[in-house]
Amino acid sequence: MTLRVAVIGAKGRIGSEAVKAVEAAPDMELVATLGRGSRLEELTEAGAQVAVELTHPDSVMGNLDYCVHNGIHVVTGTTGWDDLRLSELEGWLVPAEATGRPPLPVGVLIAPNFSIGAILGMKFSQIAAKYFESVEVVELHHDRKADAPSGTATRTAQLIAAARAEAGRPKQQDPTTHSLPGARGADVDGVPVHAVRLRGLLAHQQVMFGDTGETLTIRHDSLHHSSFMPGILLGVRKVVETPGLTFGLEHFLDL
Ligand SMILES: NC(=O)C1=CN([C@@H]2O[C@H](COP(=O)(O)OP(=O)(O)OC[C@H]3O[C@@H](n4cnc5c(N)ncnc54)[C@H](O)[C@@H]3O)[C@@H](O)[C@H]2O)C=CC1
Ligand SMILES: O=C(O)C1=N[C@H](C(=O)O)C[C@H](O)C1
Repeated sequence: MTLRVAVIGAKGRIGSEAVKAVEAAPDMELVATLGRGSRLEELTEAGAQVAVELTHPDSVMGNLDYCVHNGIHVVTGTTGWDDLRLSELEGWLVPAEATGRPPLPVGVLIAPNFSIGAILGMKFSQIAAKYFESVEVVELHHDRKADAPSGTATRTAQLIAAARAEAGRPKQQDPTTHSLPGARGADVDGVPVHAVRLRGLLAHQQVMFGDTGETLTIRHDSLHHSSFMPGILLGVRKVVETPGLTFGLEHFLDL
């Protein structure tokens, strides 16, 4: 069966690459490309089954609202997710029992990162987390990125913090008593996350673990937006058969 796919954010850095990937996929047809100012009704008019949403943290909720309520599955890599947004989205996907309506049979995949290397880096960090006293995350991105820290770094830090807590490790202590604001990075569930923005970079992350007499660094580099395309195409193929919210492409991989 050929999947009818639309791309929202089609002129952006990753969106324009996604347009090419969908066009080249033998089992997909690109039926619509939307940019800022486009009407969301173009999705339904084109008969899109899946929308690949790659826009901006300020735009993603409106786009998902339209798709979910019009029966269009979504694969989104847009950043800016927090508990409030996730619970609002889940409320759309599974309406409260009081409404008497059945859950919408729509699938939504939110992928903090589509690249297999980045997903493995997160998994390896999750495994390492309980064995080391100290951990810091450094993410490095291009100089046009709107959000900091990155969605990937935030997710990585959350996974590390959860793994430490599960192993009974207390939150790590920060001995700093004198510092400039921001010098120790953002605190994500007790894990310091540092964000570098530099022209020439694309998307990079290193997770640094340390304990007595040793360190372990888990580093990943996305050198081109093509690194995200196999993950996006896999997400499109899987989301149509996975109703509800899936957070993280790892759930569609045999990890
Ligand atoms: N999950 C992943 O693997 C990846 C996620 N991203 C994320 O994807 C998002 C986009 O990143 P970039 O392509 O670098 O940004 P970009 O700024 O190059 O592209 C975003 C595009 O979306 C358009 N746009 C904004 N609001 C819109 C709306 N309401 N409707 C339609 N189009 C709209 C903009 O005009 C722009 O063309 C960011 O949140 C970024 O962090 C980026 C790369 C990989
Ligand atoms: O903006 C980007 O470029 C990227 N955004 C995602 C993030 O914030 O984690 C994924 C990847 O790092 C590229």
